[in-house]
Amino acid sequence: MADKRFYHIGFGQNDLGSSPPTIALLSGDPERSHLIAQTYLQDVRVLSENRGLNSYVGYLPNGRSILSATSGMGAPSLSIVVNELVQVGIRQIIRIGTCGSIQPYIQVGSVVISSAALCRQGAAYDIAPVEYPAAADPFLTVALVKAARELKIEHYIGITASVDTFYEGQERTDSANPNLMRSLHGITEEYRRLNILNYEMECGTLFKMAGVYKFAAAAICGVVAGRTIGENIILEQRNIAVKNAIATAVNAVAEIE
Ligand SMILES: O=P(O)(O)O[C@H]1O[C@H](CO)[C@@H](O)[C@H]1O
Ligand SMILES: O=c1cc[nH]c(=O)[nH]1
Repeated sequence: MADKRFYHIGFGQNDLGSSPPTIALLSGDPERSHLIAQTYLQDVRVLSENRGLNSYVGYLPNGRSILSATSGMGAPSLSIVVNELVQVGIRQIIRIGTCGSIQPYIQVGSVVISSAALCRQGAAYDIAPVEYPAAADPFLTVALVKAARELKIEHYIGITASVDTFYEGQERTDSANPNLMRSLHGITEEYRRLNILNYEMECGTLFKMAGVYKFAAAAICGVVAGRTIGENIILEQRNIAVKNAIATAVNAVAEIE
């Protein structure tokens, strides 16, 4: 089993070295996983770049071994990666993502730490009943909040809407689809009134998987779109939002047991 190399992530337990990591920082974007490894980890080794699911292992200055891995976009891809990461021994996962804010007071460039998710995701139906809670691990979440406070990064804590599509599911009309279904018209305003903070596409399924598989999961997303203003990604502030999310997560894992 230990010498098994997993088909999608492209590595196995034996590739993780003599002090294998039990914690993973999981990014949607392979460039982000690379940036984390390059900027924050020492003695980094590339584990795999299979299918763009890039994974790196390295050490924090305090000697803690960390995996920086890639989920790809959306819950189906994330579910495959997370299943295989758990099989190689990962027990704590922090998603470092990007998101669109749906509350007027949450500015682009800040970060959202998800306490739970409204999970409108098809992949999650294969894992648990629809009513199954999608809740973040409280200890990892508090560690993220503490780190954001210490770094003085503008942060918000609350419920995230995790959906399967970037365009239709997030009520974007500036897209190739000329027909946004009636059921989706007004959904963002409804979520806003339900005190949901943001849209993204993975953490609902991640949190349900954590409950079922018995690992700990949390999520922090840099805000790259302000959906009370428009539909577009604000490129000028995207890098700062991502940097803020990464710095918070790395500082949090340095303090986690
Ligand atoms: O930046 P990542 O982590 O990919 O997260 C967000 O960005 C993608 C859409 O642009 C989706 O995966 C969404 O959840
Ligand atoms: O608006 C956004 C921005 C990033 N990711 C999303 O899923 N939505």
